[in-house]
Amino acid sequence: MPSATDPLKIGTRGSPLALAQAYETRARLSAAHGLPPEAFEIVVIRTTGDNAALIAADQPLKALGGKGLFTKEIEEALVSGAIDIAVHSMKDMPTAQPEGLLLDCFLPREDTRDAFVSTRYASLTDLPEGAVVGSSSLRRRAQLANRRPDLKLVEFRGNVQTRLKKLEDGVADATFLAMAGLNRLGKAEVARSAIGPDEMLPAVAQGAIGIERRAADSRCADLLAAIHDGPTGLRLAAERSFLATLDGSCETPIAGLAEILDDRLWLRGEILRPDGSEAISGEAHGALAEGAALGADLARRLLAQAPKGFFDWR
Ligand SMILES: NCc1[nH]cc(CCC(=O)O)c1CC(=O)O
Repeated sequence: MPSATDPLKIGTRGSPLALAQAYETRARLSAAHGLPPEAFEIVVIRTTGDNAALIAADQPLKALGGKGLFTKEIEEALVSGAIDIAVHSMKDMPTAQPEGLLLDCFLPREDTRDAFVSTRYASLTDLPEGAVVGSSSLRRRAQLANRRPDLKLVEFRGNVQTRLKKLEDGVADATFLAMAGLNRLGKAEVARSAIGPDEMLPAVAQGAIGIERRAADSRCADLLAAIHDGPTGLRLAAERSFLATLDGSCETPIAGLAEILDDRLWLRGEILRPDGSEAISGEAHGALAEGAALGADLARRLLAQAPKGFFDWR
């Protein structure tokens, strides 16, 4: 068992949201095992994605290195033994982990919806024709362009405070953030309204925290088993299989959400052209334990409907 003199090292990025997620993980671990918080040490790791100079350029993340932008250095620290476990926003995680690492512990999922954020308007439908929306998320941009081709899209990046300041400065009339992030930061009031999945299906794994470890580390396996949330794991299996089969990542115009209904999985998915000119969506139902097959099947079904050239962004 970890102790104050031999603490378990929890690796995380240093952003306010990442830290909140690491503290939540520590609180759950210490409660589940009756250990003092000092038995867990939070180790902040700087990733390429945290490079302020790159991010400030308001470039699409895809241009900055794509997959693994926020995870590479953290996974290296896991492999080297500098940390014992790593806490991640599952939305940002590539669908496959490096050799020797395992991602099979998930905390109970937060709100999966996107939040509509604006100083002037209450909801997406309230936005007048031609309004300016800030977002750097390929998925949100494509969905918005698809639903509301009249809106003007601008790149928008930064933490919650930065984005709110930009709204106040009139850089955009509205933006979108994950409800989960706002809730975890204690900033739920920032959301003017929540956007339901029928209006805009969220990103795969949105609102879920995953904890990664070395596959061979049985001590961590036991410690993490006590805080794993089964239903979240089953839902993510379906969503991430959907994404993996589409060869997507967190920065592709793909949306997916699995829910549990009457003890069965209900998976909805959507793929879009980046400019929003076309969207293909579908759903599938299956047994709780068959998420991986369900996700792959739905992905193949949507791919089969996609005209040639649909995936030019890949
Ligand atoms: N890509 C950034 C990112 N990764 C996870 C979250 C929010 C928390 C979550 O979805 O779990 C966010 C910010 C956002 O989309 O507003």
